[in-house]
Amino acid sequence: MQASVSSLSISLPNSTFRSNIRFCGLRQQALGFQSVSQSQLNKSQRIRIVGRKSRLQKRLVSVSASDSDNGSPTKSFDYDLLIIGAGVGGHGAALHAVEKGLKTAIVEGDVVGGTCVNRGCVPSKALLAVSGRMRELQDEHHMKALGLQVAAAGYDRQAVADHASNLASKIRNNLTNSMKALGVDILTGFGTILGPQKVKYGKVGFPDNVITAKDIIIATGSVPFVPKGIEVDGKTVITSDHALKLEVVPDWVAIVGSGYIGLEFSDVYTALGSEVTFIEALDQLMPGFDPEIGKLAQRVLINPRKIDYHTGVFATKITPAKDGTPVIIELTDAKTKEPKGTLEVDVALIATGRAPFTKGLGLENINVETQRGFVPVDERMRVIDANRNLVPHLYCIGDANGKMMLAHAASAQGISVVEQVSGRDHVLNHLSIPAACFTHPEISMVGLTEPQAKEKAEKEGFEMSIAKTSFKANTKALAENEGEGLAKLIYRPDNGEILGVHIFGMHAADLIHEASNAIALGTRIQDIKFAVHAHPTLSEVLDELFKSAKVNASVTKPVSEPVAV
Ligand SMILES: Cc1cc2nc3c(=O)[nH]c(=O)nc-3n(C[C@H](O)[C@H](O)[C@H](O)COP(=O)(O)OP(=O)(O)OC[C@H]3O[C@@H](n4cnc5c(N)ncnc54)[C@H](O)[C@@H]3O)c2cc1C
Ligand SMILES: NC(=O)c1ccc[n+]([C@@H]2O[C@H](COP(=O)([O-])OP(=O)(O)OC[C@H]3O[C@@H](n4cnc5c(N)ncnc54)[C@H](O)[C@@H]3O)[C@@H](O)[C@H]2O)c1
Repeated sequence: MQASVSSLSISLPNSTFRSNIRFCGLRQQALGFQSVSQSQLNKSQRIRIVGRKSRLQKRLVSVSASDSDNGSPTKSFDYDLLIIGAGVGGHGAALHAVEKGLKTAIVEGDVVGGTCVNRGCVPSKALLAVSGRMRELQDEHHMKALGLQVAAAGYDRQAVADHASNLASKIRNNLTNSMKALGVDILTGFGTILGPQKVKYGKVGFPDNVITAKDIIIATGSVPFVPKGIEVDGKTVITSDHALKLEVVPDWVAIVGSGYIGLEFSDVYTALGSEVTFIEALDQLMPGFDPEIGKLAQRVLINPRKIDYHTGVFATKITPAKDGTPVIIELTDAKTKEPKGTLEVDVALIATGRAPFTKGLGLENINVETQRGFVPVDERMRVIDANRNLVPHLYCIGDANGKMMLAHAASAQGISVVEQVSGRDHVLNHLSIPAACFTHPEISMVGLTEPQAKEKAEKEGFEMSIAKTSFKANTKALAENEGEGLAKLIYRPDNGEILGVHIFGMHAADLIHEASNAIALGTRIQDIKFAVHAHPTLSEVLDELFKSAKVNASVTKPVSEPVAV
């Protein structure tokens, strides 16, 4: 059976089961306290001061569907490859392993799909699809400019919540079916490493199963990180796990952390009518982005919306709402550690990063010490033990190694490991992995930010240049009345190497792939600038960007022979 597998998309050429699955591409009950007077106060009145199977047990394997042969295991092992964790990383590795003819099993302690499908990319992008439309329908000025008249836009909170949960179930079923169809054994239970090439798995109340595999991949992912002092009750002090259920659209929500999760939820909440207050520990909002793009994003995504913010402060204590009192947030200056006042809000969303899920994995049985919970790995995702030696036949991919906490990065790392265990050396270039924040408009990036590129240029002694193009000069963007946007190219003028590309604007998340593929394939600007783009399309923003770069190197790729059309 043939299966074409790309990082996060699969096509099964089986006439009875054809599935083309894309995973990333990516909820009002009144709160009790809202009936009390606090909820009737306006925002300014409520800020007080601010500042893991034995051979005998093979029959017991929970799912071992087989309309496809999943290889024969290497002599003396139950499996060639055992993956612990069936998130997108584990799933990507499993599909590629089957394509490589490896007898593969995947152990999952909860539900297939992991964070991305159940509590991450998928439901959040469903909510963002709604917020994007709401935003557009509510933008009278934009509608008028297109000559459209629209009556007041409204939404049904439960129907929006259902859209997100239905999408998650659909993608979860697709993922499960794709593995079953290829004959991957899905073993249900929590996996623990017992020793080299040996894992036990089981459910509470049932005897453990022990299985052996030639190679093992840890793909156990992450969970929300909640700083000390913050009490999460799941109703008024919540993490993204809760927020994605959209059980409430609060009047006023404080979002702690202005990274990806914070920003995306600010887009959802403000489109649905909430007021947002960001609490960010660093001196600027969106500190992870290229500073210039961050500034532009602030001008478009923050300033004109019902959003205010406190930067340079930690939320050091958060107490959930109770008996009529609101959520109380104590702020502390990040530098002086002096108290900076208190905020009283309806809901606090904690978006302060993710913690690796490596507890109970049995790493101590193989002399591996985690670093802040993350599994230490080298550039080939090989696990490093406490004595700085590589643990043979053990790899860790995805959020659990903390290299790049993105779904497609987890999957790409899984594919890279499978290439290695099936005999081909492979090192993934993380600088070619794109990232995107699905706000309206979107932000996307690949490679280095300007400060990072500057630092590298100084260290390695090369010149660095920048080219920019505006969406305002793009016909398609203007036709859509979406001219607000910028694309920025950071490059080496001496050899045309692309160091980084950052895009803010309509469909930025789709546009970034021309740049990320160019970096991955080592394509230089002097070559890519001759590639032809359809007109009028948003992709011409990148065409213009590459054409505007001043490169002092000649074309490196041979011009192809003329072909009669
Ligand atoms: C709100 C939100 C939105 C996001 N949006 C995006 C996005 O748009 N794009 C993007 O690229 N990324 C996004 N991410 C990040 C993305 O979800 C993660 O990077 C990705 O899910 C990591 O995949 P993984 O396979 O490493 O881990 P996970 O998806 O976390 O999967 C790990 C799996 O392992 C299982 N497991 C753990 N321990 C064991 C054990 N001992 N035995 C058996 N099973 C175990 C878990 O139950 C889980 O199913 C988002 C995250 C969040 C929280
Ligand atoms: N579109 C996407 O690809 C997408 C969407 C959502 C999440 N994700 C992934 O999920 C991961 C987690 O996202 P995230 O937004 O939670 O983390 P993040 O690391 O992107 O941002 C966390 C922010 O919280 C701030 N912070 C930390 N502790 C704080 C405190 N006590 N008080 C105030 N501010 C504090 C940090 O300075 C930082 O700006 C990210 O690594 C991201 O890659 C990706």
